[in-house]
Amino acid sequence: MGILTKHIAVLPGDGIGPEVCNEAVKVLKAISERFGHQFEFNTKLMGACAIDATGDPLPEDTLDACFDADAVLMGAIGDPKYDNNPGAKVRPEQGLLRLRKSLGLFANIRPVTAYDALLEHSPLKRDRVEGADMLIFRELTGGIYFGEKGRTEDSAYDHCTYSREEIERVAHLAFQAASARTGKLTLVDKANVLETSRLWREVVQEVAKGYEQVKVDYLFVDNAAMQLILNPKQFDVMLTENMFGDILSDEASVLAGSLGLLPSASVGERTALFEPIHGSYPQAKGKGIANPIASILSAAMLLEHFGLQQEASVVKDAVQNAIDHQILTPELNKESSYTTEQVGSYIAYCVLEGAEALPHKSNIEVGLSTII
Ligand SMILES: NC(=O)C1=CN([C@@H]2O[C@H](COP(=O)(O)OP(=O)(O)OC[C@H]3O[C@@H](n4cnc5c(N)ncnc54)[C@H](O)[C@@H]3O)[C@@H](O)[C@H]2O)C=CC1
Ligand SMILES: CC(C)CC(=O)C(=O)O
Ligand SMILES: [Mg+2]
Repeated sequence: MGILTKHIAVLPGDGIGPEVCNEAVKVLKAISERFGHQFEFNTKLMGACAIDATGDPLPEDTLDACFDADAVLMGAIGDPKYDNNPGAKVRPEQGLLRLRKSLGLFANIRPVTAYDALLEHSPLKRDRVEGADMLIFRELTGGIYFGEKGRTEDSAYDHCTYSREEIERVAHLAFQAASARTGKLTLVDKANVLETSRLWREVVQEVAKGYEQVKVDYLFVDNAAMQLILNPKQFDVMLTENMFGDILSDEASVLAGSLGLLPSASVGERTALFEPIHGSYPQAKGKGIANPIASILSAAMLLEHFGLQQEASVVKDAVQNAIDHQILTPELNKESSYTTEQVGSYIAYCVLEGAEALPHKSNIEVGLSTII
């Protein structure tokens, strides 16, 4: 792959979103410095900050910038002033859902890796978790989050609907991923109760006929939630609908060590979007304690999307180096922790110099204070 010029729309959002997004941009700048690519960043408002500025959580100007970009890098959105006000007519989350729908981002891919160096502090038993590595395919533009909603004084409803086509398109992507991995796919649903889940099973059984090399398992979501903690190594590719995938992936982050470690890629019909799976963690805003790794690994997924496999590997190696040397935010290392900015700088320095440059203490200190 030669030198590339790419336009990236950046939506930092609310809470810790801008802090973690900043570190991901820092790492992308280190990649462009080392490999010569031109990344042009176009930063726009989305979420509560956009409501404050314009009244709209997804202003037209932001959506246009996303349509025009080669990729979108997002932080996180959400603010307690809306979470604690059930009657609010406009909400930050509406902006995110509208963005996903407008870009046709029907597949959200969330890789989960148990990091060996973090298992010492894990609340889970080492022998259960060691080596766990899975890919969650969450359907992202259908289901209960997008169905008709309604409210009377004393009742409320959220409709869950899925079409055959919505299931088929995400299922094909999940089966392709399973074919390229260990050849195992688990469909998670609630087909004993939900009509939508029965349609999911029917469609997935049909799609499976085209992928004879893939072994398919079916699990009810309540059981899957338990199996994820009890026996996570049984999973390779997990395919599921929108809300189940949202919930199970937060749960799966315990296998990795923190919600601040899990990245995601959302792909579909138009520009792809890359964001950590976590939210705006408002309690941490401005404290420098948010883990930027989920955001940085989302940037690595963005590089893969551009076909820059080597560059993505350099970022992942740099993250691995930070984890191995315990250059971590406080939720992962209470005794001796680093700030969001230091972790990002260290990883950016590893990207620039090569991960192997850093094991010596003096280099670590230079890395922690590198500003790109
Ligand atoms: N994609 C998005 O922008 C999302 C937005 N949200 C919004 O975020 C706001 C807060 O929601 P919560 O339920 O509190 O979820 P959250 O994901 O923001 O935080 C939950 C907990 O996870 C941990 N955590 C999250 N990110 C972390 C990081 N980078 N480093 C270290 N620890 C981290 C913290 O312990 C935190 O209390 C809400 O307004 C919600 O709607 C929630 C999820 C996704
Ligand atoms: C607004 C929510 C649907 C966001 C969320 O929790 C997620 O995408 O993980
Ligand atoms: Mg979520």
